[in-house]
This record gives sequence, C-alpha cells and structure tokens, in this order.
Amino acid sequence: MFSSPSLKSTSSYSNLRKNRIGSTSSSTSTTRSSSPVRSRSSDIFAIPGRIRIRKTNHGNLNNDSYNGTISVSIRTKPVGINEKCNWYVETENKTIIHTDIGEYTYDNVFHPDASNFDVYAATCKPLIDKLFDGFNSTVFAYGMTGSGKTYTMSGVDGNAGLIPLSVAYMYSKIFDSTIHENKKYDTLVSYLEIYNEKIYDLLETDFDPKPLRSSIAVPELKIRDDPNYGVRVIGLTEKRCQSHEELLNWIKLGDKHRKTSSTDFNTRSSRSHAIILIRLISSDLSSGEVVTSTLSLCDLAGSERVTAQHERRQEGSFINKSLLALGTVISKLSAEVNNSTESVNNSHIPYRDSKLTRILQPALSGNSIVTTICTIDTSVDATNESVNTLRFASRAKNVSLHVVKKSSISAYDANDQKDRIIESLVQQLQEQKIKIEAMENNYNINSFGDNETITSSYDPSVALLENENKILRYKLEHCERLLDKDTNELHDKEIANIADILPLEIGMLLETKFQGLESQIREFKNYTDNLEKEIMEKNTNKKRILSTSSDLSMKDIDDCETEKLDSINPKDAEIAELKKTLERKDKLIDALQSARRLRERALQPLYGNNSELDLEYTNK
Ligand SMILES: Nc1ncnc2c1ncn2[C@@H]1O[C@H](COP(=O)(O)OP(=O)(O)OP(=O)(O)O)[C@@H](O)[C@H]1O
Repeated sequence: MFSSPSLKSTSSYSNLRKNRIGSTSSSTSTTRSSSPVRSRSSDIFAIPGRIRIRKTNHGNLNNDSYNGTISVSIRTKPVGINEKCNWYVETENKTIIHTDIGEYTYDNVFHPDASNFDVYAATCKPLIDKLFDGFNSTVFAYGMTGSGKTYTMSGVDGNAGLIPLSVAYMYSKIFDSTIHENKKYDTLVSYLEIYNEKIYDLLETDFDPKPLRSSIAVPELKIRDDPNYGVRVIGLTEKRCQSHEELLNWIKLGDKHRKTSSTDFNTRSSRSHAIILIRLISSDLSSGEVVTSTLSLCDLAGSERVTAQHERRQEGSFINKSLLALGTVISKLSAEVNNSTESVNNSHIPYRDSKLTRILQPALSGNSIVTTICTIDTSVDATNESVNTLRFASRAKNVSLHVVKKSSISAYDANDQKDRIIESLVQQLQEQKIKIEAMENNYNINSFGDNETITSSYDPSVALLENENKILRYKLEHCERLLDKDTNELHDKEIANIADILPLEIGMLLETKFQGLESQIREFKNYTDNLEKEIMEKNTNKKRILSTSSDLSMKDIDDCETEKLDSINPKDAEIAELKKTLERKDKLIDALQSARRLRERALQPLYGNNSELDLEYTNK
C-alpha cells in the first residue's frame, strides 16, 4: 500500500569539499586531466564547523521504496576560444575545481566535451529504469541564463537532449516488456509552463502555430492540493501516446508555445519554467497488477542579471523570485540535518512562495526520485553565478528522499474488486427479483370460470375491467348460442304446429319482448368491445412501465402474462352468483325464444314466407 511520503535530511549542510588553496592557476581551459591548483583565497562556501567531505549516495532501492538524496550532476558549458576560464573538472573523481575557490564533488561532473548522450546515460537512464519499477521520477535542469539548460534537456540538431533520449529509451523498454513480460503500457503526456507566476497548458490547442496562441488569451491554470498526487494542476491536458514519435510531436508543439526571447545573455532565452509530465501506466496481464508512475522533466528558466529592457526585466524578476523560492525550499530541506530518522513536518517549508515550488512540492517532499542537472558557464564573467549554482547544487545534494512506490493495485486487490462487483450485481438481481415478485403478489386477479387465483402486477382498475369483461363475454356467448339454437329450431315441425294454433295477440306480445332482448344483446356486444379496447390499452401501458422498471422485455412480460392467464382459477363468490343469475336469464331467454318461434308461426298467414326474418335472426 502507498503510505504518505516522508522526508529525512542528512547530517551535513554541504557536500563542499574544501581544499587548502595554493597559488592561483593560470589555467584558461577546462580539462579532464589537469591537477587542481590550490589557493588560500577566500571561500564563499565556507561555513565553519559544517564542512565535510561527502561520499556520493546512490540511494538504497528495494522493491517498494527508495531511500537516498537528490542526485546532483554538474554540466559545464565549453568556453569560447578567446574566453578565460578558471574552472576545471576531474570527471573520475566527480569533482569541479576552481583555481581560486576550491573543489566540489557531486554525483556526476561532466567535462565540457561531454555529449548529451553521456549526460543522459549517467542521469536519466537509471531514472527511467526506476520509473518502470513504479517510482515517480523527476529531472530538473538548473543554472544561470545561457548556461545550457535547454541545450541539455532538449538538445540541438545532431545532439539529442535528455528529453528525446529518455522518451526513446522509455518506449524501447515498453516494447521489450510488452514482448517478453506479458505487460501492457499506457503513456500520457502533459506539458505546462510557468510564466510570470502563471501556469499555462502548452498542449491546450492542438498543433496551433505559435502566433495564433499568442494572439489568444490563454487561460491560466490553477493548482489544487490533491490527496493522491499531493498537488495537481487543474484542467491540464493529457495526451495519450502510442509511440515515442507521437509523444515527441506533442513536446515539439509545446516547445513552439513556450515563451522564449532574446536577452543580453542568450539569443533564445527561455522566459518560463517548462515542465513535461509523462504518466506511465503498466498492467501486468498475468497477475493483474497495475502500477502508475510519473516522469517529470523540467527545464527551468535561468537566473539572470538585471537588464534594461522593461519586459525582459519584469520576466527576469519573476524568474529570479521563483528560483529564489526554490533555493530557499532546498536550503530548508537540506538544513534538516539532524533529523535523518524522523519524519519531517513540511509545514515550515515555504513551498507556497512560488508556483514552481508548489508544483515541485510532491517531488521535493519525498514523492519522487529526483535528479538535478546544474549547468555551469565556466567563463570568468559568470563566476559569481556559477558559484551560486554550485551552492544550490550542494544544498540539493543534502536533501534526503524516502520514496514509496505509488498507485499499485495488486492482483489480489484487483480480484477482490471484481468479486465485490459480482457480489453487488448478484445482490441487485436478487433485489429486483424480490421486487417483481412483490409487485405480482400485490395484485390478485380472480378469473371467471375456475377456482384459482392469479397474481398480477396490474392495478386494481384493470383487474375490475377484466372481470367485468369476462362476465359480459360469457353473457354474450350465451345469447349468441341461444340465437343459433333458435335459428336451427325454427325448422322443427312440432313447434311449427303449435305456432299455428296461437292467437295473433300473443304473437304480437312475444314479438315486442323479443325485440327488447335483441337490443339488449346488441348493447352487451358494444359494451364488451369497448371494455376490451380499454383493457388492452391499460395492459400495454402497464407492460411498458414494467419493462422499464425491471428491465424485462415486452416478450418476457407477454410470456409471463400468458402463463398467468393459463393458470386462472378464481373462487370469487360474487362471480359465481353472477353466473347463476345469468343461467336463470338464459332459461328466461330460452322461453322467450320458444315463444317467438310460436309467434312467427302465428304471423305467417299475415306476412307469408318469413325467410327474410329468419335470415335477419341468423345474422345477429
Ligand atoms: N554543452 C554545450 N555545448 C555546446 N553549446 C552549448 C552547450 N550548452 C549550451 N550551449 C549553447 O549555449 C547557448 C545557450 O544555451 P541554452 O539556451 O541551452 O541556455 P539556457 O540555460 O537554457 O538559457 P536560458 O535560461 O536563457 O533559457 C546555446 O546557443 C547553446 O547551443
């Protein structure tokens, strides 16, 4: 499980290796082999009682955590042919030496001739390996303006920088692990800049050219505290990338959007701090383990001297202010010298003094393995700035990190999660079944004609209509049957004989009665038709409601209803009573019909052949 990051500090203020200084060297170039020349001149790093020689700390890495310090590398920029230089380096000893000031040791010190690939191999490559182990990793380039930060991070034609080299290595590792380790990877890239203390999304417009962006008011992004990430930039675009080419295209777009201008010290000076965030999500397809780690690549703007130009001066003041804030944070963190075993309370670290320190807060407070590459301009003119950079580097070297692998969901957790989902779905299903049963039980329909009770989810008004309909249908069927019988019996000879002897008045009376009976049958028929229509409408509505509420299809409901109707067996006493009444009425109708037949016989002499009348009755 992920535990909250803690921070420890080592017990030394500086990794400064102070030397006794002898005569000043006349060396004007930086070389690998030259011996340090000692001098007794003043040491601006000297802090009495706190100076010691410090060994390089490569960190203690195990599967779930990393304990170490910020890794610090110094990259020197070559001087021009006519420029004087008082610095030289011993790459093997990882030492940079100033003829008047002293010598300093770091994790790496690169010779001016070193290529970007050399720097990458010693700094970023091991960091990418840790990224694949699940650790967040951060690289930032720090140094005075024009000292080679962008040259180191982005590179130039023919000398790719740390960013493209790291991305290429990352994808080669993705390719390897996908083939050999049954793993799947997702990569997402974001790119932001902090310009004049405002955060902007550099990927916010899809491949818009720079002039367009500068003409539009680009919205500033805000930072929020986040329980998972420590700090989060709200609304920052993330682009999913399938290949290193795709990812580098996004970075190229961001570079176009980044603020750069010509200054007194650099013709293409970065006027903002730029941060690339690459999120790597790896899923182990066999175990189900998912690990998320983030690589942050930062090219900071360089500290600079005051310039005459107003806009540059304003930018420079924001840059210097934020770098000062970063320096203060690093200084405070490195000053936690005696608390190596205690978890540090971060509240007194002034992360909130600048946007840069806010964004770097999670990394600096132990959420990430951190490497800084401090670039040094070794020309004599830049000595003061170079010393300031080395001072920053020395402090950074003291900042301890205790980094814990993040966002790991173990296979057990994943299975456990699946089980919980299945369990909840089964429970939902169970609940729905119970609901449907309850709805069905709430509604009982007593069918007409047998003694079983059926259940229905319909409302009572539909049930009543159905009952009424059944009764009327039954009545109608009886009436029709009787009429049929009547028609057949008209040919009965005996009845014909009786009719012959009936008086005319009786025949007329029976005729009137019988007409009443016929109109009653017609009314029943109309009423039954309307009733059926109404029931059908109500049933259709009800089915629709049922189908949406319980996810049953109309067919399911139809099937269900058919089953129910098949099992109709009502016991209702009222219905039975109605049945009896109807049977009594049937007898009466029977009698009336017999009378009608007699009447027709009696009327025969008056109307002659009554086939027309017979036909009419047959059709009723
Ligand atoms: N190691 C190097 N080898 C050769 N040229 C270099 C090296 N470092 C920097 N340069 C050159 O120096 C100039 C300034 O470098 P770069 O723009 O990288 O500086 P920077 O630190 O990013 O400056 P700023 O803070 O103003 O953006 C560029 O022309 C670059 O090509």
